[in-house]
Amino acid sequence: MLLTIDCGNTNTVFSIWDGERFLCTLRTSTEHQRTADQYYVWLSALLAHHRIPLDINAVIISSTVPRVVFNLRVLSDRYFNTRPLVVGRPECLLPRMPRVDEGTQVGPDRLVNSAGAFDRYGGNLIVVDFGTATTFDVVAEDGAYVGGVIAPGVNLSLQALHEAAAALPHVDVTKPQKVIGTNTVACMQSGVFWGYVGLVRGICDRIRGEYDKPMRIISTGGLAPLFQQGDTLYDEFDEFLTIHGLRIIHDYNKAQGTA
Ligand SMILES: Nc1ncnc2c1ncn2[C@@H]1O[C@H](COP(=O)(O)OP(=O)(O)O)[C@@H](O)[C@H]1O
Ligand SMILES: CC(C)(COP(=O)(O)O)[C@@H](O)C(=O)NCCC(=O)O
Ligand SMILES: [K+]
Repeated sequence: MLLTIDCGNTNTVFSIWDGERFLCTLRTSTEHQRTADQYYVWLSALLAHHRIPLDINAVIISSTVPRVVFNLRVLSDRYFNTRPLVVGRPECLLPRMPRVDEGTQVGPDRLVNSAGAFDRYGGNLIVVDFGTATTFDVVAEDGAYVGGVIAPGVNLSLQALHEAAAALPHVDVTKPQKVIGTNTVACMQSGVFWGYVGLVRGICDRIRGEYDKPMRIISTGGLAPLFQQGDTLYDEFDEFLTIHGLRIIHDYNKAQGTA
């Protein structure tokens, strides 16, 4: 079975692919201090709970946090006796190479999202991923990542307001009843919710204006459906886009003899 690991700046998602489907998806916070042994204890307990055998013979990792890769490599070597594929490393091939400025280290999550989205939806896409940062990835007709946009994430924006202004509390994002807030929390929620609806719509419109063909918009990330309630922002929401992309890249490397 294949273990896919998608490590973001906030959370790390482990999924198990049995050759036909993903059997489970497990989430833990991203902490670079966590050791291979700690990962293994956590993973084996949860797999036992889900009655999934631990016979992993392949591992693929995408990490936006370079420091965590070391311990995930040790996990893979020590407990599964396999060398992991690490997206973004030269030995991990991509179905399409990104076309960006020389020397740019594209976030591996964006390369993975592009590969997953191209496989599912074809080319000429905007992929919007609501993570720690909100990223917009442009996927060309041939499936290559050709650039995009990085915006501050939703929770990061709320946290920044709280940290920078003494009188502003910590609040969670939600769709407010009205635009005009009549208390502090409602005002903050309105600013972030409607501000974000405008941000997503505005950026997608401008990308479409710069791109020479019609594009579809695919969204992913737990917060994506919330913003669709404010306006029709995307054509599809795909919760499993990143793990699908990891599997596609793994299969590609297997076919090429590099995995
Ligand atoms: N379904 C959800 N509802 C509310 N908040 C969510 C949901 N999913 C993720 N988040 C929050 O969104 C932020 C980004 O999470 P995540 O997508 O895991 O980021 P990353 O991939 O960068 O680690 C985090 O603060 C997380 O707690
Ligand atoms: C933009 C990101 C921080 C998003 O990461 P995430 O929100 O998934 O943790 C990540 O893709 C990254 O570190 N990118 C490197 C720069 C780039 O993609 O051009
Ligand atoms: K992510």
